This record gives sequence, structure tokens and C-alpha cells, in this order.
Amino acid sequence: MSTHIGAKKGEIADKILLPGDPLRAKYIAENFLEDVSCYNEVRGMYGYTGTYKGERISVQGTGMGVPSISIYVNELIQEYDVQKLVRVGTCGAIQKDVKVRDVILAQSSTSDSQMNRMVFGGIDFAPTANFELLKNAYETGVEKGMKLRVGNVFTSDSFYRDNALDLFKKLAEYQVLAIEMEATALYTIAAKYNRQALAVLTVSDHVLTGEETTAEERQTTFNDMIEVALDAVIK
Ligand SMILES: O=P(O)(O)O[C@H]1O[C@H](CO)[C@@H](O)[C@H]1O
Ligand SMILES: O=c1cc[nH]c(=O)[nH]1
Repeated sequence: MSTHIGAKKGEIADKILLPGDPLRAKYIAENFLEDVSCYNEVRGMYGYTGTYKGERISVQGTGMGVPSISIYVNELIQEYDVQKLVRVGTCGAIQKDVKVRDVILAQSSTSDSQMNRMVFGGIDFAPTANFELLKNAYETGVEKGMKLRVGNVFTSDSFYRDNALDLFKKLAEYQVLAIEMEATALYTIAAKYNRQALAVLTVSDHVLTGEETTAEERQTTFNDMIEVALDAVIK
């Protein structure tokens, strides 16, 4: 067991899906995996291992924000030797032509997080998705007839922010597609340990138009994203 994960060595697969919401982890385990067992309930941050199309795979809630996902990704890599990590999250769109329920593959992440400033001093490290996972996810989505968006996302330390609109308009001008709160940490920690990482994101709301999905829809209606992530990680 690690500090925040109650699994024994060997109970977590080398491929893992990482939703922010632990109830999304439960939903994925119950609806997409077979022969499932729950290996973690510490802090209610559920983790499960099962099989998908015959391949052993785990799914672990990460909580919200860079500090929380950093704890889980560090422990999953250092204590459980996880190799492929795919975040399955939600995001808010900031481009006019990105719609609610669209699926985004985060090729890279721009951030206001202090994490990398503390690590790299004055240098701006560029957190980047693993190309193989990105390619697999893109090809899987195309095969399923989905219209995927691929590009830069903004990983924010704040969900609520004063005077946000000016920043979001500036980011949109520079082709950033959407806002979320974890990809920078996932990509940076995976790079440090030479592991493969990708964030697949469903647009849960539109920051400019105000269009949104309900919490229940967020938990249960993101099957396209989950299938793309599962098929990409086992390919
Ligand atoms: O739905 P998840 O995966 O939690 O992702 C998004 O939702 C949370 C904010 O509501 C943040 O964690 C953000 O990144
Ligand atoms: O607007 C949003 C939606 C989801 N997640 C975020 O971080 N922001």
C-alpha cells in the first residue's frame, strides 16, 4: 500500500484510466470492465482493476487539480510501476466551434500552475502527450466515426477566477481549445519517469456560450471518451 492508495503490489494493472471524479471510476469499472475488483477506497478515491477485451486494466479517481492528481500519478508510477496513464476528464470549451459533448485529445497543456515553475526555475517546460497514445486514440476515434479535436488545453489552478474572460479570450486567440485542471501534472510526471500519458476530455460546458451538461450527464454519458481511452491504451 502507498500513502494514498490501499492496493497491494500487483493489484494495479500497468495500464490505467484516470478520471477526476471517483464515481466516474466506479461507473467505468461497472460498465466497461469484466472480472472487476475494487483495490482502493482510501479517501473515497475509488480504484478498480478488471479486464477490457481480455486485457488487464485499472481505473483510478484522481480528485481535482494539479496537487491531487500529482499524488495519485506519483504513487501509481513509483509504487505500482504503472506504464500507460490516460486521463478521462471533463473540460470547458473556449473556442466557438468546440461544442458541449465534443471529445478533445490534449496534445499539450498550457498552465498557470506553480508546479513546473518550482521544478524548472525560469524555463517553460512544455507538457506534451505521448505520441503513440495520441495516435492510437485519434485512430480509434476516427474508426468510430467521431469528430475529435486535437490541440492545446489550459490546465488551470482555479475553477473560479476573477476577470477570467480576458484570459480565456487571449488563450482562445492562441488556439487553446478548452480549460481543465490536471493535464499539465500528468504529462510532466509521466515525462519524468519516461511513462506514456494522454488526456482525453469531454466538453462538459462552454465557457463563452454558457451551455452545460448536468452532473448526472457528466458521470454517465461520456461513453465515447471512455471507449476511445480504453481502446487507445490496449492497442
Ligand atoms: O471531470 P474531471 O476529470 O474532474 O475534470 C474537470 O472537472 C473538475 C472541475 O469541475 C476538474 O477536475 C477539471 O479538470
Ligand atoms: O469549465 C470547466 C469545465 C470543466 N473543467 C474545468 O476545469 N473547467
